[in-house]
Amino acid sequence: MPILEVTNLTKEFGGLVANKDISMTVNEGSITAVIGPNGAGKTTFFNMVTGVYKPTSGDILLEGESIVGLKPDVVAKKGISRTFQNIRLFGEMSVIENVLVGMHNHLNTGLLGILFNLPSTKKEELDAEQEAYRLLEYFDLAKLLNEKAKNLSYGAQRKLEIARALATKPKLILLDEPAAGMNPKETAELTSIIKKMGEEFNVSVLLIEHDMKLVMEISEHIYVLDHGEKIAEGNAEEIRSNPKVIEAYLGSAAVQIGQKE
Ligand SMILES: Nc1ncnc2c1ncn2[C@@H]1O[C@H](COP(=O)(O)OP(=O)(O)OP(=O)(O)O)[C@@H](O)[C@H]1O
Repeated sequence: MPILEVTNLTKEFGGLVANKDISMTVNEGSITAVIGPNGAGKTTFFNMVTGVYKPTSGDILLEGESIVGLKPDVVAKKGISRTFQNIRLFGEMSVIENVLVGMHNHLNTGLLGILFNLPSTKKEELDAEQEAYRLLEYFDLAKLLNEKAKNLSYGAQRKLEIARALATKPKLILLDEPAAGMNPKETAELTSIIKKMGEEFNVSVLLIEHDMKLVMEISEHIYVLDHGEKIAEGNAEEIRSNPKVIEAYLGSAAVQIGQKE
């Protein structure tokens, strides 16, 4: 069953067509990738799915229900969470606080509960802390839980961003270039983290990534965008050998294919 179904999605900025007639499906429990050269329209696509941009036309269904026109916070509450190309952590807050902030989305505690320190608030806080700890353990960040986020290595910050996005208990998580700036060892670790994430946290994954080794290793289905249009889709083998994709993207020097190791 599809968790996400997008049909004929178009986004125009003045005269520029950033996405043209894009249709794609993300199956429940799957890892799906969106690849393509810089400026192809990948982030614009994510921004539409998360409610940041309203599509010019087309539909976006989450579990069969249209989410077009909903504000980003409503989309998040419905179960789509994301990370960004540029890291957006609270640098002065600790690692675990960053995750707890992510959880705030689905905690029931109101302001009164916090002000009067009600027992139900305490219980909820404790549960949240335990859950946050479990997330940090999964990402191998538990030993850094009291460290300020800004003091973490770049690779660890990227992992913390994903942990925070998972803290909202999403049905679908969108990762925008999760391996950007990581060294090969960090990328390899991240690859296996994402691969197992679906089962561990009951989440479907849609990712944008330029590291083709990562993409080909873990994606069940891959969509290729170029100049705002979908030029191909298929599994890793089909995409790797597609002449259109090689010409538009895979043949270019900008693509990382894992030769750094
Ligand atoms: N808010 C905006 N206003 C005007 N043009 C925009 C806006 N957002 C994106 N664009 C344009 O839409 C096109 C697609 O950009 P987008 O950022 O979606 O590409 P991308 O595939 O994510 O690229 P990259 O891999 O570099 O992140 C670009 O030409 C970009 O300049």
